[in-house]
Amino acid sequence: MDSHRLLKIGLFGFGCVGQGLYDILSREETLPFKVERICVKDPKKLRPLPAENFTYDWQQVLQDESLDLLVEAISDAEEAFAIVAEALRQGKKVVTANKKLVAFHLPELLALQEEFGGTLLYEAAVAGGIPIIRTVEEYFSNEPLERVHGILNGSSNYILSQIFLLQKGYAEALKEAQDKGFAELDPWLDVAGADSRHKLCILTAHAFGKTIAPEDVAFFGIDYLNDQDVEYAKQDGSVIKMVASAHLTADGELVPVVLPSLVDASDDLFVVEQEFNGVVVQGAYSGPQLFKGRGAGGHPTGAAVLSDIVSISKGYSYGYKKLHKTTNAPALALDFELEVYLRSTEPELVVALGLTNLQNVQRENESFSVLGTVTLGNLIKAQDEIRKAGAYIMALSSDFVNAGVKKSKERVHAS
Ligand SMILES: NC(=O)C1=CN([C@@H]2O[C@H](COP(=O)(O)OP(=O)(O)OC[C@H]3O[C@@H](n4cnc5c(N)ncnc54)[C@H](OP(=O)(O)O)[C@@H]3O)[C@@H](O)[C@H]2O)C=CC1
Ligand SMILES: N[C@@H](CC=O)C(=O)O
Repeated sequence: MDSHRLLKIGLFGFGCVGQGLYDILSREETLPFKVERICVKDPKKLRPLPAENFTYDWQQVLQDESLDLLVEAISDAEEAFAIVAEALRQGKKVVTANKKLVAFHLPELLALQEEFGGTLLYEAAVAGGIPIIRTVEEYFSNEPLERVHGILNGSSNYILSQIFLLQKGYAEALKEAQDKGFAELDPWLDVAGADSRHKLCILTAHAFGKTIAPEDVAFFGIDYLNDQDVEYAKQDGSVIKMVASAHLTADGELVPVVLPSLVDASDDLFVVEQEFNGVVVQGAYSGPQLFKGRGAGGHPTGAAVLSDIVSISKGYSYGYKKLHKTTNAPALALDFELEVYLRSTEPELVVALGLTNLQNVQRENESFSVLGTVTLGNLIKAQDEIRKAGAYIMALSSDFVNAGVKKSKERVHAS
């Protein structure tokens, strides 16, 4: 691309992220980028820009040869895949913020880039404004990583902060996260842990060189959290954080999981509040490092997209350095053990989870809570049953790596 010319951007989506990017570009007048065309869905929606800026047919944008690069920021992951795949088939440069799209289609997206010579960057798709993909891909390209874990969803972290810091109710806090533009169009993705799972899959590809299908990652969220669980955490001197974690065992097997966890003041993630995300990258030689920043919102996410726009316009593409070094898909460490708290009304879940080292915590009307040890394999198998039962499960600490070999701490409630 000619470095002295104003580069023309075709933008898909003009919601929280699209408008965040547009606003940044409008304020930063010296930047050599201009949003030339915007594709949205609803012709009846009131827009902050004149109607001639918009089109409702994404093919029109893809056919516009005057555009230098494309930014995809729509809320529909399947439609987004259709757009991005077609753009890559045309050899175009594309930036996306859509983690579900990347998590579910990474191998196809890689193949399309290789075959047709286009480029796809997606820094904004993981941890919003934190530059974590490029950090893992570039800075840590040669150092083996032992673990990558953290808080990867801004909405659920915002909700948990409102509950623990301000004693607000779950529904009120979720509504605020939606009003502030942090939540997905379908907020179940945020609160159930699915969005964190998608981000974890992307991180795993860059951190360990392992592509993993989202279906293989057990995920649990805070959608069934209640006052009893919050009280249990408080009595423990902890808060609850939604933790997404992937590490390789000594046998080279992968432990990927998304699980709300008790987190006390000694934990790196304790200080990550509101819509902030925190990612701990643990290098074999450098040790753990916490990267903290805003994980959601128009400006932080728009800033990550902008960084990709600048990089892609200069010819940068991900080298997938670790991915290219590895050929095998990783086996999951199905026997790996985690220590958990389970609250439910269904005693069968204890059997379905194969919980061992059981300790009763509390009984209240129909509901009971227990502590126990569960294998990753059983967590994966029982996850639909747990969701169907409206049960709540969380890890006793965010230190999943050592969870299986540690003995449960004496818990204040344990009887
Ligand atoms: N919000 C955030 O903080 C973050 C969001 N993301 C990701 O960025 C993407 C956009 O999120 P966000 O801006 O919050 O979403 P919004 O719901 O705020 O906006 C979505 C935009 O997509 C448009 N759209 C939806 N479907 C289509 C379609 N089929 N064709 C054309 N346009 C369409 C909508 O059009 P219309 O205006 O007509 O309704 C709207 O402009 C998502 O993938 C999200 O996961 C990533 C990081 C952070
Ligand atoms: N809904 C997401 C937005 C950013 O990815 C979140 O809350 O983290």
